[in-house]
Amino acid sequence: MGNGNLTSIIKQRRNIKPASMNGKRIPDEQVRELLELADWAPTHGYTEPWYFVVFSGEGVKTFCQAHADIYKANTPAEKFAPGTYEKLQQQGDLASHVIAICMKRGNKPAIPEVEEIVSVACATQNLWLGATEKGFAGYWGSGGMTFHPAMKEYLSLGEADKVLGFFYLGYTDEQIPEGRRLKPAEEKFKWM
Ligand SMILES: Cc1cc2nc3c(=O)[nH]c(=O)nc-3n(C[C@H](O)[C@H](O)[C@H](O)COP(=O)(O)O)c2cc1C
Repeated sequence: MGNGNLTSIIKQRRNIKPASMNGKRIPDEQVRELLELADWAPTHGYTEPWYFVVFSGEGVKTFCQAHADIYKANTPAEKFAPGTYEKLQQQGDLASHVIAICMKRGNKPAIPEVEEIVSVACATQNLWLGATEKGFAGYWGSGGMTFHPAMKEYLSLGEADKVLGFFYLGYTDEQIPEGRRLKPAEEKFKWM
């Protein structure tokens, strides 16, 4: 890890669960460098629809507590699972930063929503590849209350905006798992 060859960085990038992180903190400055890479994503019409809310330091705990509380407040009592509450509350315990991946709809309604969403996905991939280059562990999670309107409200997003997931960032001491792809190439790439 850490050598700057784009092909190997793309292939080495893995989803590393926050439970596999080791609690060490990444300096905010290095996270800013990742955000700068995110900012170079392609975008239709210069809408630059990515909006990343960065939780750092004590902010990580604050976010995870809020995530758990949003779950509790929006789950009927008969469906509420204490285990899920605790999992959300503790999800960032070993992470360094949590970044809410959001799409902010700009003032160009002619650009279809799907284009704004894929643009944010490109920005997130930029960030993730940059993290891989720096030897950080990254995790894109869309579980918990990601898609609930209450999460949008917590992040002060508008109705047309979207939360696309949470990116957990940290260091790991564990071996990076081998990548695997399940579908054969011919199902995914068609040459004409
Ligand atoms: C939009 C999106 C949402 C994801 N949400 C989750 C998730 O909720 N939980 C999870 O374990 N992984 C999630 N992932 C990560 C994928 O599981 C992971 O990328 C996939 O297993 C392939 O592994 P790799 O990225 O290490 O190659 C998500 C990825 C994307 C792009």
